[in-house]
Amino acid sequence: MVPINTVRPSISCSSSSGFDTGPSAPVPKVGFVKLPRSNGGNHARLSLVQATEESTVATTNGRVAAVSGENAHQMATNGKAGNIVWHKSSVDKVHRQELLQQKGCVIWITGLSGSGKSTLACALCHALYSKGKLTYILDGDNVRHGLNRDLTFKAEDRAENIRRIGEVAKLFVDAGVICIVSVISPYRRDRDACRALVLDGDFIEVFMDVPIEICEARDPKGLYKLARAGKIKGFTGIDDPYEPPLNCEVCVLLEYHSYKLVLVQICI
Ligand SMILES: Nc1ncnc2c1ncn2[C@@H]1O[C@H](COP(=O)(O)OS(=O)(=O)O)[C@@H](OP(=O)(O)O)[C@H]1O
Ligand SMILES: Nc1ncnc2c1ncn2[C@@H]1O[C@H](COP(=O)(O)OP(=O)(O)O)[C@@H](O)[C@H]1O
Repeated sequence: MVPINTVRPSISCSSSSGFDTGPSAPVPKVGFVKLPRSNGGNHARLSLVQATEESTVATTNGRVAAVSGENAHQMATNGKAGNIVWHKSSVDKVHRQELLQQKGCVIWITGLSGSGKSTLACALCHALYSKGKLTYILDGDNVRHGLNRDLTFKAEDRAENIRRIGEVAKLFVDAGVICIVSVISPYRRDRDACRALVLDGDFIEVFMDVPIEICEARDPKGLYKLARAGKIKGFTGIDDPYEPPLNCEVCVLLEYHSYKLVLVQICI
């Protein structure tokens, strides 16, 4: 069982078996997220939106400092770019969350290929949508069609894949959106780096704790078969590592019971 950090938002789920992702299939009910009130809470009113005198700030490694005409020399170097200044808007995250009546957060679903990440992401998205909550899914396969189409499955490219997805997820959180990420994200260090990009409590890590034998038996894309035949090199779980979370918020544990796959445990 995975120890759970209690400061995190709670997620409740109901069990379901016999998932089917076909277009006409009913969306399985997997639950909903109870979103804690934002720090601004009811005090945040759109009427408070006004131009701020300090309209620009410089930032280095996430630390923010005010910049005015006199101290504009405090421009920062961030990554490879020099002379950059953060531009602050008078409409911020608190206002956007107030507008949307929800709290932005990241629900990061990690697990082997075929473990059910995309299925859970879609079901969660549907459940939240029906409750009037705005979500957006960043799915590994999909993001690799566009933003990350230049990346392979080498270790350093996987790390870059996750870094970029983490940064995009951070933008969604700032927009007040519930960002559901479904990516293998095999390395603990990369997932933890994404967690560190957002505030404590805004990152909910969900581990699809499904044995590789089950994932391989499912093999909906035939990739395990190709990997076993040596036609795909460096396939996660076969000849590339997967590091399970040590302290995730949610662990989805599935097992076979009487020849039926059932959700036996969600540890929160
Ligand atoms: N070598 C190798 N290893 C693992 N997976 C592979 C590989 N090659 C292609 N695929 C397909 O790519 C999907 C995983 O992409 P991700 O961006 O989630 O991977 S990662 O987080 O960068 O490891 C993954 O999708 P899911 O099955 O939905 O997980 C696979 O379909
Ligand atoms: N809880 C579940 N029980 C049984 N089959 C599932 C479950 N979740 C997903 N599946 C099936 O397993 C396969 C892989 O699911 P998918 O969501 O694509 O996994 P991933 O995104 O992790 O690769 C699909 O055929 C899907 O219908």
